[in-house]
Amino acid sequence: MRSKYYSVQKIIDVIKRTFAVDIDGTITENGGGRIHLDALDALRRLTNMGHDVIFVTGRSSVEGFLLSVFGGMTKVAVGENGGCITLDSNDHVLLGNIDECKNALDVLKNNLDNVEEKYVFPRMTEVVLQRTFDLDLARDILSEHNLDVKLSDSQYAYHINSSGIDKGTGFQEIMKRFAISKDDVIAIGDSATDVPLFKVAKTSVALGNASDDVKSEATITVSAHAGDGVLEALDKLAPRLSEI
Ligand SMILES: O=C(O)COP(=O)(O)O
Ligand SMILES: [Mg+2]
Repeated sequence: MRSKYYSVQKIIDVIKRTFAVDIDGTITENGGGRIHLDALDALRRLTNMGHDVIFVTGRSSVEGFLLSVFGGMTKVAVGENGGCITLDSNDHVLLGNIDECKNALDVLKNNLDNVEEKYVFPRMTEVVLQRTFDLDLARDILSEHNLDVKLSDSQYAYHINSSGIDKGTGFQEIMKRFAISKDDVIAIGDSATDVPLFKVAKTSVALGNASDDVKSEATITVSAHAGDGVLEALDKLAPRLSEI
C-alpha cells in the first residue's frame, strides 16, 4: 500500500501541472456559491505539491483572486468570463471593453422584455445579466444591430463580453505571462463558458452536471456533480498525471 501511494506522490511531485478551475457548478455545492470543502482541500493539496491551481471564472476576478488567497491556491485569477485578470490586489489586466458591453445591454433592453442586470460584484470589462430571456433571440438582436459582442450562459448568469473575449483567451494571457504550455494544462468546468478553456488545455474535464454538449468538448468526463466530480476527476487523473 505504502509503495503505491509513494509512486503516485512521486509522479505528481516531479511534473508540474497547471489546473485551470471554474468556480460555480465546479467547486460549489449549490447555486448559492457555498464551496465544497473537500474539493477545496484537494486543490490546496495539489498547490502544496507544487502544481498551479488557477481559478478561471465568470465571477469578478477579485472574487477568484480572494478565493485563491483564502483557499491557498495560486494567487492569480481570470475573471469576468476571461475579460479581466487579477494579479494582485491593485493589479488588474483588462482584456475586454465594458463600454461596448453596456451599449449592447441598452440595445437588448430596448428590444426585448425581461432583460435585467444581475447584482454582482463590480465588473471592469463585461455586463452580467439575469437568465430571464431567450438567448437566441437576444443574439439575433445583437447581430441585427451589428454589435461585436458575445452573449454566453454560465448556467448562473448570462454574460455580455467583448468579441474575442472568453475563458480560453483570458487564460491564454496567463499562459503567456507565466510560460505555461498547453501540454501541462488541465481544465475543469461545467458549462458552455468553459468550452473555450477546454480548447486551450491538453486535458479537460467536464463534470457530471455539465450538458451533453459541454461533455462532448472535454477529453474526460466524470459522473459526479460539482465538487464531488472534481474529486472523482482528480482520482482518475492522479495515476496518469505523468502521461497526459
Ligand atoms: O457566471 C457566473 O457568475 C459564475 O460562473 P463560473 O461557473 O464561470 O464561475
Ligand atoms: Mg461554472
